[in-house]
Parts: sequence; structure tokens; C-alpha cells
Amino acid sequence: MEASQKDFENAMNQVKLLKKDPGNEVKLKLYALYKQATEGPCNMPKPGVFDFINKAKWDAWNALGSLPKETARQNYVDLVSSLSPSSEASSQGEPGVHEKVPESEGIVVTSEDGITKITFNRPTKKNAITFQMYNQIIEALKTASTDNSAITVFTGNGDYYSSGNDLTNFTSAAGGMEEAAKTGAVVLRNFVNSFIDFPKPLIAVVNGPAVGISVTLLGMFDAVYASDKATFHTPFSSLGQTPEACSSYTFPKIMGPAKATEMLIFGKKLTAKEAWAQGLVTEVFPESTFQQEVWTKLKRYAKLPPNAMRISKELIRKSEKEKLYAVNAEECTTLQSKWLTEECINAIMSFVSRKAKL
Ligand SMILES: CCCCCCCCCC/C=C\CC(=O)SCCNC(=O)CCNC(=O)[C@H](O)C(C)(C)COP(=O)(O)OP(=O)(O)OC[C@H]1O[C@@H](n2cnc3c(N)ncnc32)[C@H](O)[C@@H]1OP(=O)(O)O
Repeated sequence: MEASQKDFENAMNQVKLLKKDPGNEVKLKLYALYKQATEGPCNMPKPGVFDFINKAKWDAWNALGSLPKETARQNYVDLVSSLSPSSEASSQGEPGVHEKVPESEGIVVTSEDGITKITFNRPTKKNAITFQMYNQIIEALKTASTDNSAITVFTGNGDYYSSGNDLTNFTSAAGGMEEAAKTGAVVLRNFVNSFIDFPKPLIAVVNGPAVGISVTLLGMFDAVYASDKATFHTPFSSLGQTPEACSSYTFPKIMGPAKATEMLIFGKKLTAKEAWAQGLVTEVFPESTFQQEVWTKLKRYAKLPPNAMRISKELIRKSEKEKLYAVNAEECTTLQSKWLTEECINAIMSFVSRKAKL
């Protein structure tokens, strides 16, 4: 039996009540079926290649060809009823289309026992770093540089440390792609400069896999403690991108050019042990005792005289600072142009439309 108009309307209301985001792939299907059911075959002009979201929506609708309106309505109802009632989605306007689900706070900052802790806090998105989080982190580092804490620690909530740059930062940016790339380069440069300038010991507690910029930034940290379930992956070439966070300078310095090439150019994923052997990680702990051992150690370190630690860090960093600023500037300029290339746009589009994963 075919779905009635009433069934269709009920399904649309059900989408609004879902509790979990069903993901972009399902949302695109819902969008396409909704348009086909209400307007018939796609007769809109094809959006430009840089208009990521509208192009993905157009592709999904156009793929339905001449599917009859009634069948599209039935398929829409079936798809909605197949979604778990505990899935979350909030929807206004056309049902199920690219609404921003309210996220938990992107980062959480706490201060205790002489330690300021900055936690990536988007576990459902593997702690991918949004445009807003870059700015929040810049602010958090500014505050931490003058607060009462002796050391500052980054870690992740959930199973990932961080999956790196949120790949929808560009597809959801207002304005054209060129404008987004320009803004991205400025944000990235300020973000990395705030790590170059950070005056206190900066420690990473890598609780799980780390990808992209969350790995390259480790070259800016003073110590990196990792669980043995952590991995370190910089798939820049597959993304049509190039290294950032001064890693084109720090990684060859830390592990030698040959090993840096394997990571930064060929995208070799390292285990925690391999990252330790190459000097990127200070110490690796078994997952079962990781949290307890690391925080006990860090609480002890945070009791050391803070001024001595700060001045020692200054001595270590001082001779490198000008070089790091210059490398950061060049990496950002390079990325600004890479983000506009077909290689990069196709890689991001593939991820957004869920055709590709690392
Ligand atoms: C104007 C804009 C200014 C912005 C400022 C720009 C500054 C940029 C600076 C740096 C540029 C690049 C450096 C990088 O970091 S490149 C690396 C980018 N990261 C990736 O390529 C990772 C992509 N993710 C994956 O391959 C996989 O998700 C995973 C990490 C291997 C995990 O796989 P999984 O099967 O275990 O889980 P999955 O279902 O895929 O993920 C769960 C949900 O999380 C979402 N998600 C994961 N990673 C990202 C990401 N990086 N960006 C956006 N979303 C991500 C994923 O989509 C799932 O969501 P949903 O459930 O489908 O809704």
C-alpha cells in the first residue's frame, strides 16, 4: 500500500523529533526524496563546484531521475521509520537537510592541582576541530598563559584524541570558497602562533587516535604522553593538502627527513610505539593504566617551581621563535591556495558525501 499524504506529514514531523543526527548521507537521501515527492524530478540548474552543500543536495535529488512522486513519498516514509527513534536531529524548514545539530561544547577548560586542562569535547564527531573551536582554543591559551596554573594539558573526550580539522569547516562557510580559504589561513596562522608563543610547559595526553592538525601540533608541545591505543596519522596528500602547524620544520627536526616524509607526504599512520621510537611521543602507557599513571605524573610536575619551568621553556624556544613564525606563515599561504585546488575540493566532497574515509 502506498503512503498517504498524512503518513508523509507524520514522517516529516518524526524527522524533527529524532534525537540523534542521522548523518549527512541519510539527510541527503531525505532531502532528495522530500523534493522528489513534493516537486517531482530535479529541474534546477546545477550549482557551481565550490557551492558544496547545494551541489551535494542537487546531486542527490537529480540521482532520483524520474522516480514517481508517490514512490518517493513511500520511500521517504520507509526511510524515516527505519531510523532509530533515539536518533537525534533538529530540523527547521525542509525536513532533514543540513541543519546544524547543537553540539556539546567544542572544548572544555578546567583548572585544578596547578594544571589547566583543555579538552576537545565533540566525541560524536571524533573531536573534529571546528572554526569556532580554533578561536576558543586561541582564547583558552591566552587565559592559561597568565592564570595560576603551572602547566597546560590538552586531551580528548571519548575514544579519539581528535580527528583534526573539521572537514565541513569549508563546506559550511558563508561566502565563496576563496573567501573561506582566506579566512581559514588567517585563523590557522593565529592559532598556530598561539602555540609558538605559549610560555608554560604544554603537554598532550593523547587518549586515542589523532589525525591531521592534532598530530602536527604535537611538534609544538613540550611533552606528549600517549595511550597504546593512540595512532598518529597525517593524510595530507590524500586530502590534496600540505602540512601545517610548523610540522614541515618540526617533524624533520624531531624524526629526521626520511621518517617525516613517510608521515607528512605519504600519509603513513604510526602506532604509539612507532611515534615514540621517532621522538614524537615522550612515553607510551598501556590503555588500562594510562589515565591514572599520566595524571599522577602531571600532578607531580605541576608542583615544580613554575617560574623555573617557564624560564627553561623560554630558553629552549627562544632561538627557534622567528623561524617558527616564518614557517607558519609560509605553510598557511601554501594551504590557502591548496584549499582551492580540485584535488582538495574533491577529497573534501568525498568525505562530506561519505564516499571516502581515511
Ligand atoms: C572558514 C573556515 C576556517 C577554518 C579554519 C581552517 C583551519 C584548517 C587547518 C588545518 C587543515 C587541515 C589539517 C587536517 O586536520 S587534515 C585531517 C582532517 N581529518 C580527516 O581527514 C579525518 C576524517 N575522518 C575520518 O576519516 C573518519 O571519520 C575517522 C576519523 C577515521 C573515524 O572513522 P569512524 O568510522 O570511526 O567514525 P565516523 O563514522 O567516520 O565518524 C563519526 C562522526 O564524526 C564525523 N567526523 C569524523 N572526523 C571528522 C572530521 N575531520 N571532520 C568532520 N566530521 C568528522 C563523521 O562525519 C561522523 O559524523 P556523522 O555521524 O556522519 O554525522
